[in-house]
Amino acid sequence: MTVKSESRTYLNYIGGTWVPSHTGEIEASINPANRNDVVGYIQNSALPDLDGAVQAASAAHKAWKRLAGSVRGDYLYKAAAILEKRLDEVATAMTREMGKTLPEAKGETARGVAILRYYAGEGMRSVGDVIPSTDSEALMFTTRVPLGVVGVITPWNFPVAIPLWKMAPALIYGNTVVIKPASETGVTCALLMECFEEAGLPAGVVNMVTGDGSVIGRGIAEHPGIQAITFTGSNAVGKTIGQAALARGAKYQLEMGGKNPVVVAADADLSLAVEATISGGLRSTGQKCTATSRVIVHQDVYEPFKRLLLERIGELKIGDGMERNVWMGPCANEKQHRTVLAYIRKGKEEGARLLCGGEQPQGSGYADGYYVEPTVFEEVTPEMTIAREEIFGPVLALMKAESMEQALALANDAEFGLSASIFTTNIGAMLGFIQEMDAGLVRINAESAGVELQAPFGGMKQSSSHSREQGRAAIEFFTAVKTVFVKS
Ligand SMILES: NC(=O)C1=CN([C@@H]2O[C@H](COP(=O)(O)OP(=O)(O)OC[C@H]3O[C@@H](n4cnc5c(N)ncnc54)[C@H](O)[C@@H]3O)[C@@H](O)[C@H]2O)C=CC1
Ligand SMILES: O=C(O)CCC(=O)C(=O)O
Repeated sequence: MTVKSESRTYLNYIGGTWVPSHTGEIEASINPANRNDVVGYIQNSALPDLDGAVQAASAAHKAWKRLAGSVRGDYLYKAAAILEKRLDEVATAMTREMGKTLPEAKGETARGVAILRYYAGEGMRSVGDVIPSTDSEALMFTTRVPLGVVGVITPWNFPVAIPLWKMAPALIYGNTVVIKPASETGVTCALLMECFEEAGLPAGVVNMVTGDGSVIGRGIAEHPGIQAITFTGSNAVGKTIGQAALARGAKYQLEMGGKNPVVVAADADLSLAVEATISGGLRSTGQKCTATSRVIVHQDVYEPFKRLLLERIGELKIGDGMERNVWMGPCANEKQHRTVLAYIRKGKEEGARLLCGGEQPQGSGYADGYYVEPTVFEEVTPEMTIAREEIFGPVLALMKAESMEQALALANDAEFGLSASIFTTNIGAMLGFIQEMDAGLVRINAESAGVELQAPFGGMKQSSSHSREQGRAAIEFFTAVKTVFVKS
């Protein structure tokens, strides 16, 4: 049992200063690889703290939106350089707070740097069109204006990438921000705020308030001083945020769950499909909204695929993500650990056949962490809970298909529609999948997870509020279009 001694207390970041919560309460951010390791303490805030942050963001908005886009971009370039310099420190905090392996955390932090740079460049790109007017002497064009104060509510699974892919576009288009990160990763978010502070962003342009989702998150959804809310997290919470925002006429954007399928056709490159299933399903301990969850395999290659999959999974090393050679870390927190184990129990009770895993691994290195073995079920039928609900853990459900038509029907038989992939060498099967698959991300011969920051990201069906994040698509959410008609 190693317990780190330095446990810094992180304050809220409001109006350019670090301030304690009015409550005087703090809460520990725990390392899921070793629950005795306190990564840091964050503020357990109350509504007056949120009010202060919204006031600071409102006060800063007028001057921020008047800056040239290129000037706002310069601040983001500076923040990117600082984050890059502090990459190891931020990645280490991430691994200790939520358990993903250090190489994954470093990769995500580098992605955060790239996101900041991408949106910094947006400050120099066009924001509208000239539209021919029916009046030949008039000039008609569109421009875009910021929304005001944007509330950002983020989960723990991508503690750098998700906050940045929401905050960077919000900022570059002239909005100011109040962020409430998941408490599990409040320390990592505080480090991001330090990068913005060091970059010299004017006071109040970015603000962070940590605390309970049902208090601060809900407070953001209901706050009259917040004009738009962008959220990533569970379906249940997302829906309540959407309802609260709609009720008061605020703009909202929700990115929620997935139940992502991979289809393996009879002509697939099986070793490629196996590697992608493992990476897509088990990296980050399956805690990605894009994670592969259902594996639908053509009956002709089912047995060799299964054999290879189990063989490769048997080689994966589970442990503390800070340790070299560890491939998969723990679940991010106690609640998630309980949830995953409950889904595994449900799978067994409902008659799925457990092929491997299913337990907390045994041994002294695992006793204090929230570990779950990589788990594979077969004989999973579409009505079983593990085929329908998002598990957010290292659990794969194998389903056998007699034909590609049946495989596609199974793939589409879900209330979510975020990401889906197919492994095939047949161009007709690829095109059919692209056409027929109800998912916001369709991937051919590639794993279901993994998004590129310059491309639109979002889901169909229950996976999102039907908007798109990232890339140039972000401009649609973070700005309003103004149509201008000019006549001399
Ligand atoms: N789409 C995704 O990337 C994610 C999906 N999830 C799903 O959600 C499940 C539960 O994970 P949680 O951490 O409990 O997710 P969650 O949806 O409760 O938390 C996400 C964010 O919302 C905040 N929040 C919680 N209750 C709120 C409320 N009433 N109003 C406003 N904000 C609120 C949280 O504090 C956090 O910042 C996971 O098992 C997984 O299935 C979780 C995290 C990310
Ligand atoms: O797959 C990715 O890189 C992003 C996944 C994601 O957005 C999420 O899990 O919330």
